[in-house]
Amino acid sequence: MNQSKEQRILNFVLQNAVRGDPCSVMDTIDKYCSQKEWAMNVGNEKGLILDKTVEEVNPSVALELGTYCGYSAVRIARLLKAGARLLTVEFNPEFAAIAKQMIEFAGVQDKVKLLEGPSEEIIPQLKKKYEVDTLDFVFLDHWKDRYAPDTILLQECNLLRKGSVLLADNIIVPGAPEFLKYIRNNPRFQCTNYPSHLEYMKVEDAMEKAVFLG
Ligand SMILES: CCNc1ncnc2c1ncn2[C@@H]1O[C@H](/C=C/CNC(=O)c2cc(-c3ccc(F)cc3)cc(O)c2O)[C@@H](O)[C@H]1O
Ligand SMILES: [Mg+2]
Repeated sequence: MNQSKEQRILNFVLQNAVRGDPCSVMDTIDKYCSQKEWAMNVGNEKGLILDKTVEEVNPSVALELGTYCGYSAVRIARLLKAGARLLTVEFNPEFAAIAKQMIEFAGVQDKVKLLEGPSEEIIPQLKKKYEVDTLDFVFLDHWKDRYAPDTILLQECNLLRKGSVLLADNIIVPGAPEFLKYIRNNPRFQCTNYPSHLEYMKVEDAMEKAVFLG
């Protein structure tokens, strides 16, 4: 049975990146996806916005919605302080298996917990089953029509506190219009837009940061 694109990306990393070196894993994925096969990793340009936001927040507990191949999980985890952790949610078993191997190869597995299942089921379990009090940082990069409902669900589950930071990918392409409408008209969020480009392309894209005001 021929391989999936995601399997080809993982194999390229296993054969070309340096084990235990997160930057080498990120660079190798970026090399493959810019030169051989495009894939929906956040990439290096928007990745720098992600880095700066994670460094600014310096989260103890971070959540990612939409692990895919694990590129942004590696990117976020490499910046976490000792004892901090990233919970990343992925409901496609094939992608979850690939991401798990990617995270382990990068050597960040002690900081990352990959939760396999749909976000709408996992989010209500975070407090009791995964011992989360509140989330310091949330990276939204899953189905774009789920950004708004999941942001509402995070609030309903009391997972946000004053100062919690949400960062959403793909505000322009593919776009998340319902999320933008929701978050920018909501007095409980302070929003900032970060213009950038679609990963590996000259197409415009943007990220949106939303700070929960409590
Ligand atoms: C059902 C909602 N809950 C979910 N719970 C857990 N995991 C979920 C969920 N949704 C989606 N996922 C997973 O997240 C990932 C989905 C990401 C969706 N992302 C995109 O569609 C996307 C698409 C593009 C893009 C841009 C331009 C194009 F021409 C074509 C594609 C660029 C991006 O950066 C993207 O993030 C997959 O791994 C999927 O299995
Ligand atoms: Mg994306």
